[in-house]
Amino acid sequence: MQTIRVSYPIQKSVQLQSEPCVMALGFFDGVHLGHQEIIKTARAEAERKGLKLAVMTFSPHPSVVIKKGKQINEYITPIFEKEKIFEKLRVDFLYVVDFNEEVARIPHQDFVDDFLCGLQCEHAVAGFDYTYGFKGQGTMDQLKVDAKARFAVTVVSKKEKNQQKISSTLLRELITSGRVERVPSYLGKSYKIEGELYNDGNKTFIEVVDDYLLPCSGTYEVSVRRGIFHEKAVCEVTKLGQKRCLEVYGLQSEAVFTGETVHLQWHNFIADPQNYPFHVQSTIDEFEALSVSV
Ligand SMILES: Cc1cc2nc3c(=O)[nH]c(=O)nc-3n(C[C@H](O)[C@H](O)[C@H](O)COP(=O)(O)O)c2cc1C
Ligand SMILES: Nc1ncnc2c1ncn2[C@@H]1O[C@H](COP(=O)(O)OP(=O)(O)O)[C@@H](O)[C@H]1O
Repeated sequence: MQTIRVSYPIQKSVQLQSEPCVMALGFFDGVHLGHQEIIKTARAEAERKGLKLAVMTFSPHPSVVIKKGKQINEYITPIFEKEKIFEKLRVDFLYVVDFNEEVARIPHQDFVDDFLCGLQCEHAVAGFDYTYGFKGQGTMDQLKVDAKARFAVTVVSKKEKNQQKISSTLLRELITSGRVERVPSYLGKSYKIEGELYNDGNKTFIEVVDDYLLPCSGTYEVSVRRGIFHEKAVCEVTKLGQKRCLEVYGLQSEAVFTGETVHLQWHNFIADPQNYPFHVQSTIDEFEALSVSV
């Protein structure tokens, strides 16, 4: 898979590198089960038509630039993590558009002409609620109009679980409120982050790489994979202002090497910072009912 940064106007070199493709559209934070459906659908079309499979995403999240509603600057899957997942899903081209104020002002028709047709999109695939262009005025119905018969459009219908739209918003709420045990039913697996281990001679910590979203303060049952070792452990999350600290207990195997790369999977909430073994929230059903759903 090739990852290609795209700016506006699109660089000539990027246009020359492009190949006729089926293009999946979206931000794709988490690459959850709904997102996977988009990629699977696009993959099937690419195979059927003998085209490359491309994904077009943005960096940073448009909310950071548009400054409307909650700004998303911590991710379930930072861009390097998305790259690994898309690679596994057999994506050929990952286009990462530098989202800035100028891009935010592009009218929907121009976005289609410049970014989709400009990168040889022959078939666009996105979910029912995908929007694009200035003020998000481009919808999936509009995309069919803006395509002007130059490419086909497939709209993927809403994928739900427990009567909820599977969404990165829901996953963010589950993670940041510590309900990590509920994540696999929407993500398809436990929430996982990458970091580096270090030991101050007494305690072992994980320093997270990049801009990961972290669970709220508390103690969690986790598993830690480093090299050939894969073991259960306990992780205590504390946040002091902006500073995030992850202390790990119970690693059995061998000495801990400072700087060693680790993957930490979040399985269960054990206790809050006061050692209280329950969530502050009521039941998860009530909690999920409160979540934003479309
Ligand atoms: C070229 C382009 C311009 C956009 N301009 C705006 C905008 O002016 N206002 C807005 O609210 N969203 C704008 N968006 C954002 C999208 O409509 C959409 O909200 C965004 O991709 C995030 O999707 P999500 O909220 O489903 O994660 C733009 C998107 C694109 C691709
Ligand atoms: N549950 C879902 N069912 C169908 N399509 C979805 C679902 N969630 C997201 N999509 C689609 O996946 C792409 C990426 O969406 P994005 O806005 O990044 O996800 P989310 O809505 O989870 O924040 C878009 O084309 C969107 O319409």
